[in-house]
Amino acid sequence: MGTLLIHGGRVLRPDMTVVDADVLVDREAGDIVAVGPDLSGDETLNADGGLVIPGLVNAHTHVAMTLLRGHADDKPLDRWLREDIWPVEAALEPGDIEAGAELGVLEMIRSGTTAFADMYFEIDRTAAVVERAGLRARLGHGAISAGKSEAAARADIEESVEMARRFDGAADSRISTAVMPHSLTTVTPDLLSLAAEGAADAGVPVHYHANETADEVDPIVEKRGRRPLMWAQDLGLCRESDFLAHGVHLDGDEIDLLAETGTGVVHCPASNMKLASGMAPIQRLLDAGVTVGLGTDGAASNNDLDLFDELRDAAMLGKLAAGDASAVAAPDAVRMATAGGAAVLGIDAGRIEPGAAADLAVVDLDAPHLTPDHDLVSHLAYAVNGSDVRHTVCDGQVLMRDREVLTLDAAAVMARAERRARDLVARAD
Ligand SMILES: CSC[C@H]1O[C@@H](n2cnc3c(O)ncnc32)[C@H](O)[C@@H]1O
Ligand SMILES: [Zn+2]
Repeated sequence: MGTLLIHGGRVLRPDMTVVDADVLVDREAGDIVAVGPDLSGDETLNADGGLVIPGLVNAHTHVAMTLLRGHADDKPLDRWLREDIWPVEAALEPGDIEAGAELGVLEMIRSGTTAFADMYFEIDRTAAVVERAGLRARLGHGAISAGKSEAAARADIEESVEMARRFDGAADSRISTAVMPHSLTTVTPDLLSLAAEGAADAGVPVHYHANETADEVDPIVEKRGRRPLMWAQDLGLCRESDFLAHGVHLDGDEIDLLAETGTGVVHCPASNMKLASGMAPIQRLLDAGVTVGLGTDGAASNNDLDLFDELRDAAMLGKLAAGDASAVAAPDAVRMATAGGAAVLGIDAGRIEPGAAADLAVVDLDAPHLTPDHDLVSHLAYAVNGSDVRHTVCDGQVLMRDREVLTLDAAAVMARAERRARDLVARAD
C-alpha cells in the first residue's frame, strides 16, 4: 500500500499554530509518520493553497435521522419527540436506517468529518455503511424504556449490550461501540444500572443524553432529591470513558463531578438553540478541565451534519452564555471539534503529529470568504464552511479527492434516501 504524501499545504499543529509542511501517511498502518518540509511519498494528494487539519469529530449524532431532516421543526424537545419524531421512527425499516446513514455519512465526508458517535436503531446497518464508506465511528443501539413493558425495556438494554459486544473492533477497528441508554429520564433506574454493568463487563463506555432541558432536570431533582449527574454517578454512569450528550443545565457541583470523573460532554449548540433547550456553560466546563467535544445531534434538530457550523455556533453561543466575548475563543472551539471530540470518543486522532491516526481534511483557502488570511484558526472557527473541504482522509485512505467522494456513489445515495424518506413518512401517516 505504501505511503500517501499530502503535499504543499499549510498544517494546523496541535498547539494551534500553522506551519508550511507536508504530511506523510503510512496507508497500511493508517497513521501519520512525519510532518515537515520536502517529504516524499508513493502517492500524492495536492494541498496547494490549502490548510491541512485533523479530521473533525462529530461526537454525538443519530446519523440515520437525515431521513427526517425538515420533517418537523420549531417545537421544543419533548413535544417534537412525542408528536413528530417517535411516531415516524416507529415505522422505520432496516433499509431506511441504511439509506439515512449513507446520506449522513456522505454529508460528513464532504464536510471534513472523519469520526462520529452514533446512537440509533439497527446498528448493523450503520456499521455496514461505516465499513464501506471508510470513516471511523463509535456506535451504539439506543435503548429506551418509555412506552415499553418492563420485559421489553430490559430486552432493549440487553440488546444494547449485545450489539456493543458484537461490533466493537469491526471494520479493522474503525468501529468501536458503547452501550447507549437513551437518557436519564426515558430509561428506568434499574435499567440504567444494568446498562452501566453491561458496559463495564463488555469493556466499552456508556453514552446517554443528560441535562438537556430544564423539564428533564427538575423532575429528577424533585423525585431523587439530588442533581441528575450525582444520581447518574450512583447508578454507575460517570466512569472516565463514559460520555453524555448536551449537559446544558449543570450546576457547579455537577461540573466538578464531570472534571473529577473524566466523564466527557458533547456540546450540541445548534440542536440546543433550535429546540430552545438552553445554553450550555461551555467556558465553565473548559475552565474546570472537563473533556468537551462537539456534536450535531440528529439532522432533524440541526438541520445539517456540517461540523464547521457547529464550531461557529459553539464559539458564538459560548460567548452569549458567559456574557463575555472572550469566552470559547476560536482555538477552544477548534480544539473541541478535533482533539476534544477524539478524547471524548477515546480514539487516538484529532491532532496532526507522528503516531496519530491519519484522519485529516484539507480545507481550500482560495475563496472570497477566507480572504485575507490574517488568522487561519479564526477562519476555521468563524468563516470556513463544510463545502470548502477539498480532500478527506481517514485511517490513511482517501475518502474524498477534489470533492469527489470515492467510497460512495453520491447520486445513488441521495436518490435512495429521497425515496426512502418519502415512503417512510407516508407509511407513518
Ligand atoms: C433511542 S435511539 C435515539 C433516540 O433519540 C432521539 N433524539 C434525537 N435527538 C434527540 C435529542 O436532542 N434529545 C433526546 N433524544 C433525541 C431520536 O429521535 C431517537 O428516538
Ligand atoms: Zn441526541
